[in-house]
Amino acid sequence: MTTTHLGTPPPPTTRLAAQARALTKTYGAGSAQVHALRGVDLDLPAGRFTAVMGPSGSGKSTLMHCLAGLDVPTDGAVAVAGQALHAMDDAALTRFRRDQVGFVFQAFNLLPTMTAEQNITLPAALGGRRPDPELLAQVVEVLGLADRLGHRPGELSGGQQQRVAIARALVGRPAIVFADEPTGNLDSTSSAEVLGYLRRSVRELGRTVVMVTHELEAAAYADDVVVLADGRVREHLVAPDRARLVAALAGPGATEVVR
Ligand SMILES: Nc1ncnc2c1ncn2[C@@H]1O[C@H](COP(=O)(O)OP(=O)(O)OP(=O)(O)O)[C@@H](O)[C@H]1O
Repeated sequence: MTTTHLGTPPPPTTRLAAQARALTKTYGAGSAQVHALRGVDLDLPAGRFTAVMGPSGSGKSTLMHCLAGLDVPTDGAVAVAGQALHAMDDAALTRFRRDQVGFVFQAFNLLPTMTAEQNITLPAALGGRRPDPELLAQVVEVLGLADRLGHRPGELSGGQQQRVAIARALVGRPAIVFADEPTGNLDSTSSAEVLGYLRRSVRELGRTVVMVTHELEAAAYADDVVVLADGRVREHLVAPDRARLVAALAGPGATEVVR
């Protein structure tokens, strides 16, 4: 793995949002065995927007699920916000996901009968808590949802629905937000808008966002890009420019340039 410093250097950070060491995930057994992750070492700094890219089957979703405590690694270690996941039993993992992790999926997963505001505050309500009103107001403002709070999902555009889902993920003040192809269901205008808001969440609210994406245009909104290939980290690019990212995705020895 190489680390490349291009473009604007990031501010120095000592805090890590997530860390993986020799992370291995093998599915199945015998001839049906699949090595989804083959020893991933990764440090994800807090307060940055990181995209995870790589070919289909390279292990992006598996990595995200292991970091989020949704899947259990076969071997190796994961720590999020300084907490070691392998030491947790099921109840502790459930609490960890509730308190430390926010999720944004390709399908917005909003409840159709609830208003935007009720959807945003639902996870807290289910946990018997009220979200911090100041944080709620700040998140709503940063995501441009102030005049949409009383609307139901059916009365919102796709981009607005995804912004509600992002607000829901942020309002619990998670240590890290995982976004799995968050613009996969959106047209290019709404995608640009949602990606811009995700970036604002990092810049203005100081959150940490990790986004799996296939799209170069989406990755361009991120600060850093982790490129996976065949279950390993091929490169962890810090603030790459487009040419560097394209070269990393094409891989060593590639003769064709990805456009
Ligand atoms: N539950 C599972 N059982 C068996 N094999 C699995 C399972 N989940 C993933 N795999 C395999 O592990 C490998 C990595 O899958 P993963 O979904 O992490 O890749 P990906 O990079 O996210 O792919 P894509 O871009 O197509 O979503 C693939 O070969 C996949 O078929």
